[in-house]
Amino acid sequence: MTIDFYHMIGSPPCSFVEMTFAALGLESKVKHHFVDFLANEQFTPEYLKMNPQHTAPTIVDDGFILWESRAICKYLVDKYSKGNALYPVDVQARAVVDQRLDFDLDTLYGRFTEYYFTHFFEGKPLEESGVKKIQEALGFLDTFLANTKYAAGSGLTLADLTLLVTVSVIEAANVSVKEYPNIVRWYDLVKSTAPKLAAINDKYLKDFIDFFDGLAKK
Ligand SMILES: N[C@@H](CCC(=O)N[C@@H](CS)C(=O)NCC(=O)O)C(=O)O
Repeated sequence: MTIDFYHMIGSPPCSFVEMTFAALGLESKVKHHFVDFLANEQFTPEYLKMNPQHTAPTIVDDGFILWESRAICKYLVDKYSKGNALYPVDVQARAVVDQRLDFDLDTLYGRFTEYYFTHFFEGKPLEESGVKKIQEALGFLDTFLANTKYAAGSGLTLADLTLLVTVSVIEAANVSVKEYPNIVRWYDLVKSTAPKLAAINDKYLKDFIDFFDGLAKK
């Protein structure tokens, strides 16, 4: 059994999926396919046939094709480790994880991409108003974390993994998180709870930083 994993260099959502593979002990089943988006490899007819939205991460699991990192990670837990606390089966516990995942997609990471990626890929200026929106979202996360040890309750879940990725790229873009005491406490906690997963993210983060440093010098 092989899970084909289409990934891009330094990609935050690919980091989240790669961490989930490791958290579930699936590494030996994963076949990596590097997609060079600078060479437009996501626009080849073969790739578009598989994923018309031309994004990575995309997985193909025994013929089943799926993209969108959060959907992929939820699928992986349900398919390969049903009942795993990373994505709880209890309806309300799961709903809180889903809320945090959606908060990340739409608000925290969403605002970050609007600020950072539109600058590098669409030539828009790095606006102070964009930083303010990210800071507001960090404030929301800090408030959530005032009431829970981890992002969605008393234990590590998929929400912690995606939020770890997002907070790390926000810091890499020189938006400080030090002013948010609950985020600082949680960030250290997640890294010490899951050092192997944090190391995977560090590798992606290094590539992310190198990539954008390279673009900034152009
Ligand atoms: N919401 C998606 C975002 C996927 C995404 O935009 N990935 C980027 C790489 S980080 C990509 O594929 N860019 C190339 C393109 O859109 O053509 C997810 O979480 O998987």
